Amino acid sequence: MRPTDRVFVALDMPEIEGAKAMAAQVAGLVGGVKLGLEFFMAQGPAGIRDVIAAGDLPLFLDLKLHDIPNTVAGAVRSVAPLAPKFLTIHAGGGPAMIRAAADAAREEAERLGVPRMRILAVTVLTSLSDEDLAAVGQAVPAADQVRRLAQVAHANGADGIVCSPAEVALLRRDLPADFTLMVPGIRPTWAAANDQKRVMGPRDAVAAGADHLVIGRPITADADPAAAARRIAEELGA
Ligand SMILES: O=C(O)c1cc(=O)[nH]c(=O)n1[C@@H]1O[C@H](COP(=O)(O)O)[C@@H](O)[C@H]1O
Repeated sequence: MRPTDRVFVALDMPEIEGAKAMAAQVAGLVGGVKLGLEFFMAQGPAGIRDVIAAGDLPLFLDLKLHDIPNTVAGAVRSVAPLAPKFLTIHAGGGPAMIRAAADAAREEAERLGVPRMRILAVTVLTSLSDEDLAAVGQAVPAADQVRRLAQVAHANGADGIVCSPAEVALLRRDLPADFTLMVPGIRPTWAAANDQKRVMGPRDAVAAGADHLVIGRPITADADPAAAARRIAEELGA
């Protein structure tokens, strides 16, 4: 994989023109775009199609689905025509929900004749600390909870997980090489942490075993997003 292919830029914004302009600025410097809840709630599937058609970059659709298995399977079928490369669900939805998402992704891709989306299970959000976990009744270190959820995700047909860079090295030892580790919470030394708590620089995250890096504000909030994306690509060895 080329260093630039590792990076998915998070287009966390509500407007189509803004998302398209940002995608155009970083094209060639990143491997794909991530469109998530902020954009999807405002623009829906039609907006997603619009951005993708304009930029021709692989799509990571980050909807973090979390519901009963039947409902999640239906949601997966509903977004299958968008043919995202990756789609997120929450690992905390449990074994049957993860299995339902993976089965729906496979079956619907076959039915529609489109490439199968890869299901990524979000483990413990990178904005949560051990204290935050304790506050919601999960009084175990974040790394232990991530490891547990990663095993559940793998055992039930997910193609990979989303985790913080802090857990990557540990997980890489347990999981097969083709199980995708998608890693947000990436902060170059020159960028602000914002609301992220379990963070690491891009080069260190890849060295630890991350397959892909999700990077939003260090690129999109920079006065010169293309320069920021180029700087990150260079840090990754491009
Ligand atoms: O699923 C995700 O992508 C995700 C999971 C997670 O645990 N933490 C996390 O930050 N993300 C997403 O990754 C992106 C990070 O953006 P920045 O903090 O601006 O780099 C956001 O779009 C988040 O929604």
